[in-house]
Amino acid sequence: MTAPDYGQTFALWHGGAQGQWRDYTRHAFVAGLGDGTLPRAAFLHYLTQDYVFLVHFARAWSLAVVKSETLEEMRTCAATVDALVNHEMALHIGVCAAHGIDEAALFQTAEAAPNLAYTRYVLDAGLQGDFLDLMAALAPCVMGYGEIGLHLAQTCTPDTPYKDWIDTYAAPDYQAVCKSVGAMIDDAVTQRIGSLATSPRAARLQQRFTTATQLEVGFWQMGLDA
Ligand SMILES: Cc1ncc(C[n+]2csc(CCO)c2C)c(N)n1
Repeated sequence: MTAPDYGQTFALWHGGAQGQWRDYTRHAFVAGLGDGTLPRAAFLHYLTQDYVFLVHFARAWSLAVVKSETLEEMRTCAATVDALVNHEMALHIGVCAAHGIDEAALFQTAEAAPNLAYTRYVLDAGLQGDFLDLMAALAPCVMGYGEIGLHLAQTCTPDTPYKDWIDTYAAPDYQAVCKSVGAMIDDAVTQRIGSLATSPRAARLQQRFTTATQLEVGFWQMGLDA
């Protein structure tokens, strides 16, 4: 499976987690979004859980501001926090409101265990480690949805009810986010450890990326099991 071009570091991490990456980006939940067979109840369950996921993800990107070592890193991470809390969640709020779930109810959603596991794993990667540990745990989320969006836009049934969701992640705007986060990670690697391929930290960073990818698989599965 060839990865979209989201930078050198992503290409290495992607290559080091191929089986898990395929399970994530080609999950049955994803196939159901593409061919329109995903039950609406499963999508709504996913979306309400995902709203809470984004709350904690915004906390993780805020931690990335704290762990930044350059103003450029701070700008990218702070912009991601803004995009998450002021824009990305609008899709969730809009779709859920149309089904009678208001924002106060969304915020109160009890987290399912796979959701809790994923976000707290990412936060802990950042608390225990440095900026690179945190980025390795954040990258599957950002880049995986970029790859899924591109793949589904090419293969989906034209009348799938999930076209808005697909278009959000296939859109040039979102693809540009994946590329700019990928470029920031490449620069962060160069500044901190030189070359990833020869660094003693490579194995641990790969483990962070692969574990976060597995947690993404668990998140889709939680949606299907609803
Ligand atoms: C489980 C789960 N994984 C990934 C995303 C996608 N996503 C989460 S935050 C963000 C913006 C940049 O960090 C994007 C695209 C999601 N919504 N839910």
